[in-house]
Amino acid sequence: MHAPSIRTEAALLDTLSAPLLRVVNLRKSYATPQGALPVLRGVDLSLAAGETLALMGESGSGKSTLLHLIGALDDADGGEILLDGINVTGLSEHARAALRRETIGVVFQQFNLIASLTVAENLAFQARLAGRLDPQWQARLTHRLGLDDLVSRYPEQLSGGQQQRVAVGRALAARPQLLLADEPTGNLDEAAGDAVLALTLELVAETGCAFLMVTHSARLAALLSRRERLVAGALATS
Ligand SMILES: Nc1ncnc2c1ncn2[C@@H]1O[C@H](COP(=O)(O)OP(=O)(O)OP(=O)(O)O)[C@@H](O)[C@H]1O
Repeated sequence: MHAPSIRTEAALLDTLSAPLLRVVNLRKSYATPQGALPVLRGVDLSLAAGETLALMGESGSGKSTLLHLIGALDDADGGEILLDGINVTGLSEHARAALRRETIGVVFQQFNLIASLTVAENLAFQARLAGRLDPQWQARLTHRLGLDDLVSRYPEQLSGGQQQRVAVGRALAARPQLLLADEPTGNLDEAAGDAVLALTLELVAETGCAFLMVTHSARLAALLSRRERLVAGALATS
């Protein structure tokens, strides 16, 4: 057997120290009746596994747009998004769907649970799609999220806070490398929102995934390890 060359070792070390997510000079405009509206004008961002980042900025500054691009839910006009070494911007729709299933978890402000499925079925949904159904992990998540007595209920029979805890569990049941959340507490009162975020941060730390959360709340942003602000289409550390 040959000893690995210095070049190979260097490449390996590079991979090991590379951030999970790297966004380079990302650009996005929307077509409007008044002409192109440039929203992202060259966004650069790195996020390591285990890091938690709050994305802030004024209403309309492009936070959801950036989150959707990183989540492979929309196309950029230019720049790159590298997720675990894969260039998301260059992927086919088929490959992007696989990435959304297997690598990324998303939690939305509106919960987005499947109304016809029970809590237990909602929790299993994404993990099943990702081919990572793990009954032990799901049971642990159910317990940690305080959902043990609610597994047979349907979403409409839950409070907002309970629904969002199911949404967090559904995303984490698939063991994503990156969890994205777009104002996950925006529809909840302060106590319910704080409880959801505290549980999310505990479980994110336990799984070691990276977490990127859009929020308007400086108070909630302070609970995460880093904060960035979108200003005039680019990021400024705040
Ligand atoms: N599909 C679209 N077509 C045209 N313009 C859009 C579209 N989606 C978003 N925009 C515009 O792009 C800008 C950024 O929107 P985005 O939703 O990303 O902002 P945001 O920072 O998340 O705002 P908020 O904090 O209010 O949720 C806004 O001016 C918005 O009106």
